[in-house]
This record gives sequence, C-alpha cells and structure tokens, in this order.
Amino acid sequence: MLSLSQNFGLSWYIAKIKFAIKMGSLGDSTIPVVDLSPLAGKYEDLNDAVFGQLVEKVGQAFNEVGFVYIVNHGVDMDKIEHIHKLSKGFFTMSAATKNKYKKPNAAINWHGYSGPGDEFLNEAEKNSTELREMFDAWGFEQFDEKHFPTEVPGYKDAFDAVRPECNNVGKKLLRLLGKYLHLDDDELFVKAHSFMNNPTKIRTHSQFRTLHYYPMEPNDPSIPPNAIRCGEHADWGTITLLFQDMVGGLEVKRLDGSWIEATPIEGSILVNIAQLMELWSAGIFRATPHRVRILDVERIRKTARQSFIYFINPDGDYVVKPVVKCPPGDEEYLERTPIVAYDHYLRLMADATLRY
Ligand SMILES: O=C(O)CCC(=O)C(=O)O
Ligand SMILES: [Fe+2]
Repeated sequence: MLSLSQNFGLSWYIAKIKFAIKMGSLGDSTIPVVDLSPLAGKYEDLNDAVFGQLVEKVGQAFNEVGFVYIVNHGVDMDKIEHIHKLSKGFFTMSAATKNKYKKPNAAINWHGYSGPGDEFLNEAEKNSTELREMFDAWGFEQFDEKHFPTEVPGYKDAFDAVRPECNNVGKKLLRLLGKYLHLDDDELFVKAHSFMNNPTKIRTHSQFRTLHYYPMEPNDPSIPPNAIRCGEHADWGTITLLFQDMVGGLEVKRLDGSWIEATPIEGSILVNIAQLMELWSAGIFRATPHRVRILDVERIRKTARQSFIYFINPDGDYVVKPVVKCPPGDEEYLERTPIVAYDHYLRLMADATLRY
C-alpha cells in the first residue's frame, strides 16, 4: 500500500520548496483572520458582488499558508459549546462504556469511538505515541440513535443541530475557492458536495469528529518524551472546519519545515485545506501538515484538550482531478491518477489503523 507521504507529502514538499525558492519566498508565517460578515445570511441568497475582496484574501491565505481563522461565520457557538459539554460527558465515562461504541473494524467502519492507540495520523512514524480518543460521526444519514451513546442523551441531535450552519459556511468557502481559481462554473466544488443541499443523499462522506486529548498524570514516566497528542498529517478531504477549545497545542508546518502555533481565538473557526482540494486546485491551495503537541506546561498541570471538527469531504463517488492548469513546478499533479473520493478515504483509513 502506498503510504500517505509517498502519495502526497514528500513529493508535494519537494515541488513546493523548489517553487518557493524559485519565487524567493518560503510562504507567509502567520494564519490570517478573515471576517466573513459580508457573506452573512443563507448561501442561496448571496449574490456575486458580496464575495468581492474576500475571494483574494481567502484564496491567497489558502495558497500561502493553507489555514485561515474565520470570524462572524454564522455558526452558533453555543451549539458548539453544547457539543463540547456532551463530549466531555462521554469521554469521562469508563473505558467499558466507551468501548460499547467502538468502531467494529476501524479500517472499514468509520463511525463510532476510537480509543487511545487505535488510529495514528503521524505519516512518517507509525509507532509514535499519540494520546487521544475520539468519537466520529461519519456518513450521517446511515446512522440513527442506536449508533450514538445512549448514556449521552441528545448527542446525535447536537450534531444535527450544527450541520445546517456548518454546511452554509462550508458552501460559502467552496464558492470563494471556485472564484479564486476562476472556474467556468464557480459552484463546481459546491456541486461535488451534493449532500449539503440534500442531507438524505447516500453518497455523503463528510464527517464530524469530537476529540478528547485526555489529561496526563503530572510527570508520568510512562509517557515518552516524543509523545504527541495528534501526529503530523494533512487532512484528507476538501476543507476542514476546526473548533478548538482555548487550551492550545495545535501547530502548522511552514514550507521551510518550521512550525507555527495555531493559537486559539475565541469564537473563530480555523479552516484548512485538505488533500483532495489540493489535488483539485493543482497545488494552488495547500493541504498543510499540522499536529497537536503536548505543551510543556501540560505535562505538569494535567489539562484535557477538546476539539470538534467538521471534515467536509466530496460525495463518495466523486472523481477528483485538477480543474485548473498546474502552476510552474506543480506539473506532478497532472501525473496523478484521478482519485475516487471514497477510495481515497478507504486507503487512508486503512493506513491510519495499521501499525508497522
Ligand atoms: O484537535 C485538533 O486541534 C486537530 C486535530 C486534527 O488535526 C485532526 O483530527 O485531523
Ligand atoms: Fe487534521
């Protein structure tokens, strides 16, 4: 099986660094904050004029850094708080209770609980120690109440409640990206996520994830010094909406290999580009690697970190290939075999659940 780094990471870096050196820049080092209030309201009610300067700002940020914070995005943060609260209730239950909801075979069943050590995102080092647990709601329409912990009443409803708002902002971002690339049809990306308009669609392959980076006993000697909360990886699908709490530890990799902190900003959503969007855009938008480090202070103060993520992925049967001309230095994108979105998730999930 191809590893992620063979397929995307390494070749991507070499091409990007060559290009950056040629252009005399190694990328911007800060993650911009973008105010989405000009796009307030329902996606369907927006007209072209309102996208205005936001197209350049957001597009450029995704080109240079691969990440932006968005504020005034229209997602009700009380609903996110509610999810964090319910998730905390679930994660602090006994292992026996949580394991009742474990993915039966995580390589092919993607909905449910994953405990410590079940999934590894670190592309380079599969035997790393990644200290986290999570509950995934993947393929919404296929799972009903019984697939959610009965010990946490209202858990499924809490996800369902934020989905329309997340889709609304997701569609706005996808349209912005289409406009930045000057696509003939700037709704192409929105159309490739048909579930956003029809939530009963069986092809849905987007995913909610609640993450719990459990607290460590102060100075626990069994935790190796190179342990990490979430290993270095690039996300898999189109774009990711990340709602992190205020604890911190998330870091984003610059083109020169150094890391910058994605400091939590109250009320914001941190949005990043994922691999299929990188391919679609022939590398114009960067699926930037990131990780969650254990801060030094965490080793002594015993703090949990929580995040909630909406991974926006194309419909499972969608075939992704570049829809723009490849910029100089990025011709390698044209040589890649077009990817059926579902096959891509399948391959990456098999990789994440395989220890070697
Ligand atoms: O928890 C976070 O802040 C990031 C987690 C992450 O990058 C992921 O699960 O893909
Ligand atoms: Fe990620």
